[in-house]
Amino acid sequence: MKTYFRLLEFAKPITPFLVPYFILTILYTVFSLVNFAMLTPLMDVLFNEIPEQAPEGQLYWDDFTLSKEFIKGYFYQEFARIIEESGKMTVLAIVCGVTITASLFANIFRYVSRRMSEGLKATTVARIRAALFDKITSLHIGYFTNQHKGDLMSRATNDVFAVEASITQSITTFVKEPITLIVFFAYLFTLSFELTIFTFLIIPISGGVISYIAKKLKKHSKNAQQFSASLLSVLDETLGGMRVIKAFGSERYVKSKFDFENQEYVKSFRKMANRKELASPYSEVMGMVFVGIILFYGGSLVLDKGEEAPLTASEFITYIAFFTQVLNPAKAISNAIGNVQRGLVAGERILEVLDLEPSIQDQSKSLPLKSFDEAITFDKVSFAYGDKQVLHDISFRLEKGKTVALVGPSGGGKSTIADLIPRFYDPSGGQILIDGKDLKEYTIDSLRDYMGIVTQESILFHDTVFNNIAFGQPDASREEVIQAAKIANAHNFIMNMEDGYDTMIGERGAKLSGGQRQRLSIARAVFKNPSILILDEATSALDTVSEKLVQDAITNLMKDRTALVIAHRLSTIQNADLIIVIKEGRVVEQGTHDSLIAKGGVYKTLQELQS
Ligand SMILES: Nc1ncnc2c1ncn2[C@@H]1O[C@H](COP(=O)(O)OP(=O)(O)OP(=O)(O)O)[C@@H](O)[C@H]1O
Repeated sequence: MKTYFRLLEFAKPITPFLVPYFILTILYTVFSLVNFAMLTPLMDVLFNEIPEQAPEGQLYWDDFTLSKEFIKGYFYQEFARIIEESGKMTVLAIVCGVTITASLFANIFRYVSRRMSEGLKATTVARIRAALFDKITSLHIGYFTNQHKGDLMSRATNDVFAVEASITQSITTFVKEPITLIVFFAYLFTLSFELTIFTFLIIPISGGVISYIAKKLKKHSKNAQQFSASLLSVLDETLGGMRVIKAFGSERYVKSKFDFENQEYVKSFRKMANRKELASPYSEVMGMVFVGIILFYGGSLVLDKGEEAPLTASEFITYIAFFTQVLNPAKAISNAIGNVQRGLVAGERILEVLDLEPSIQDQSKSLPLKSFDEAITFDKVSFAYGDKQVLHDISFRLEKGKTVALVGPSGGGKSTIADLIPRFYDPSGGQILIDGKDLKEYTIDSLRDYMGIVTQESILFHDTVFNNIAFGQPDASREEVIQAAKIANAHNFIMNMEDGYDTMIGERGAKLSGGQRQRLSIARAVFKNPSILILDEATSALDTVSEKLVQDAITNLMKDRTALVIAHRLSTIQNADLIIVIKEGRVVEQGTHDSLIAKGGVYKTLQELQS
């Protein structure tokens, strides 16, 4: 229930919707009622049950309030009068005319109320999606493992659809159908009290059984949704790694992985569907059983007592016609209860994401970083990914305006060190200080404002060249963007593209060469003009010309900045002010190129290996 109400919060403000919706539903119900209410007089007219002479006197206001006899008395009085004046055909025509008009109005009100409810559904779901997107972008980087990515995608798509089809749908069902039920039942009571008491049995019994089935369904639907997340994970991985998959001829391998998940999904889905599909025939049969009982009981009321019968034949037929209509809202309510159960599973999965606390966030006393004047210092920093300790006791100092290079064997922890500076992760031990104060004392946004990051893999977005450089600042000036592209050696190739700076670069920059992608990433960093630069050198080999262009771009970028460079080719960092050799998560040597060569340790060995 808590989940349901939390999801309903997204439908707020709901009152401006509910009041008109309520009124429209009542109007719709009353007008549809008129159709059926006309059945008895229609049949009586056709089968000559109306007295030829109009009854004397007034309407029976005193004896009957709005009861069956009153309505009947009123109609019959009127009909008798009209028959007397203009004949039976006129009454028939009036009954038909009223039926058509009532149906027209009923449908107009229904249409308007449907429009309203669809609008509410759409905005509610849009709000849920927006909240999810906000939350996802606020989570810390460590959260986005491949497993989580597929899972998040599934939650933001499948689960949101499931909530749309159930929870938001239920809001309108739970308002509309009870009204219909109440109005219809009130009318049924005026037709026959005894019979109506009977019908009351149907709703709780069949409703109870259906909700029992729905509860069982809930368990299976959780499984199905999990498998759908795994499917998306495999798909995402495959799309991202298509080049490798093809190059290694591993199509069959990934296909078998996908087939396995796919089959698991089918199994789980079928289990779920089998139960779900059982609900509808079950309620149908239950409904018909009760209609049968009512037919029998009502029929006996008509047949047994002859003249004294509490029901006339035409009333009984009206009753049955009406009763089949009552089943619809009753069925809709029990279906909605079942759907809500299913939607709640999806809703819980959505709320789980919304409830995630980003593990890296500002503290209440965090202040904006106003300037960077001296140095960034690592003081006995350690770090673990979960249980896996990857950094131990790292200490070094990155002076303002200087370049520190991290080198060392793969997997040593260089990228992890770099990730700690913009607080993608926080150290598990020790401290990182900026101008002598812990990074955590500053707001994350202000800290990152001072930093520019160029990653190994150039991350580009499906947008124009301009927007990729002026990332997040669409109103940036064209001159500044061009200036940045020039510094990054990217201007010339951009100008050769079909629409220059307005060229769409394709998903993840697929239309560009590796070197071009890198230079665009560099141009983005130049444009941001950060004081502190974190540069993870690309490992992918470029041809000599391209390499030179990229290297020059990097040299331009680093000019007058404080830089932490993760170097894979030692030739590029010989002039660094400080070279730190990282091995197995520890600092094993540090110094300048010359001093480290002279020392003849790990750095020298690496150097020899590379040359
Ligand atoms: N998200 C992660 N979860 C768990 N372990 C991780 C994660 N990222 C990296 N590691 C592990 O942490 C260790 C250090 O990785 P890191 O990427 O920092 O090394 P690196 O020196 O930058 O390597 P390379 O030169 O190959 O880029 C490795 O053993 C790696 O397997």
